[in-house]
Amino acid sequence: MTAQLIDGKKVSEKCLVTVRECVDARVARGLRAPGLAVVLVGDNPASAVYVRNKKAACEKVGFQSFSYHLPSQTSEYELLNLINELNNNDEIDGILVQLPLPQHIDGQKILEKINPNKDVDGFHPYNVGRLLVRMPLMRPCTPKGVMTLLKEYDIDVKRKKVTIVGASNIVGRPMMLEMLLAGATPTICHRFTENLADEVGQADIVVAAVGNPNLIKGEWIKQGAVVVDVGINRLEDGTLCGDVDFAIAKERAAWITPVPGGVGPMTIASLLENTLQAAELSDKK
Ligand SMILES: Nc1nc(=O)c2c([nH]1)NC[C@@H]1CN(c3ccc(C(=O)N[C@@H](CCC(=O)O)C(=O)O)cc3)C=[N+]21
Repeated sequence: MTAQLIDGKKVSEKCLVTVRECVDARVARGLRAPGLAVVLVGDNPASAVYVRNKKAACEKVGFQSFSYHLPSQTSEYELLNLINELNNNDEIDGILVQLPLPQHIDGQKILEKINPNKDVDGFHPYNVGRLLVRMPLMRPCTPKGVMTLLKEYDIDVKRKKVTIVGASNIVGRPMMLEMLLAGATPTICHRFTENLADEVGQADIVVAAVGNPNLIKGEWIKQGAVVVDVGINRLEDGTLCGDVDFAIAKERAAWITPVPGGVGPMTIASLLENTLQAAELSDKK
C-alpha cells in the first residue's frame, strides 16, 4: 500500500479563510478585531522564526497583533508583571508566551499567571483540566490541529486504537485527552515504555510527538494505519524531518502527514481559532 498524503498546509489555509470571515463579520457589526499578544524572551533563532510566522498569520486573518520581545536576562518578576498587564488589557484576547523560556524563568509559573480565558495555547492547568473532564474551553493547539486534520479527511477515530508516542504537557498528554474525548482507545508511550515497536504495531492511528528524527521505524507501522507525525526536527543540512521514517512508513500506511506541511501549519491555525474564540468569550462578559 502507498499512503495518501494528509495536506496540513491546505487544511490550515481553509481554517484561516473561515477565521478571516468571522473577523470581517465581527468588524462589520462594530466589534473589535481579535488581538493576540506574542511574548518572546531571548534570542533563540528558531523561536524568532515561529514568532514571525505567527505574526504573519495574524495579519492574514485581520487580527491585531502585539509583539513583546524581551532581552534574555529579563527576570521572572518582570515577565510576570508583563503578563499581568496583558491580562488587564481589553484589546488583548490571547496571550502566547513562546516556549522554551530561558533557564532562570519557571515556565510553569508563567503559564499559570495567564488568565485562562486568554490562554490561547491551552497550556494553563485550568484548560488542561477542562479537557480532562470533557468540558474543553481553550484546547491545546497542536492536538486540536491534529483532530481538525483527521476530521477534514473523514478519518474517524471512534473505536480506533491510537498509539501516541511522547507524553509532553504540550502535545502527548493533551493528545491522549482529545482522543479519549473523541471515543478512541488511546495508549501513550514514553521513555520507559518496554516495547515501543509492539505498541506502534498495534495502532490503527499512530501519533508521533517526541522530537527525535526517525525514531519510529517504518517497519513498525501496521498495514493500512494512519500516521500523524508531529515531530519537527531540523537536520544538520538544514532540512526538516519528522519522528517517523517517512520513506518506509508511507509504503505501509493508508494515510500519512508529511513534515513540513503536515501538523505544523495546523498548530498555527488552531492558535488563530482559539484567539477568535477568546474574543467571542470576552464579548459575552
Ligand atoms: N507557547 C508556544 N506555543 C507554541 O505553539 C509553540 C511554542 N510555544 N514554541 C515552539 C513550538 C513550535 N511550534 C510550531 C508551530 C508551527 C510550525 C510550522 O508551521 N511548521 C512548518 C514549517 C516551518 C519551517 O519551515 O520551519 C511545517 O511543519 O510545515 C512549527 C512549529 C509552535 N510552538
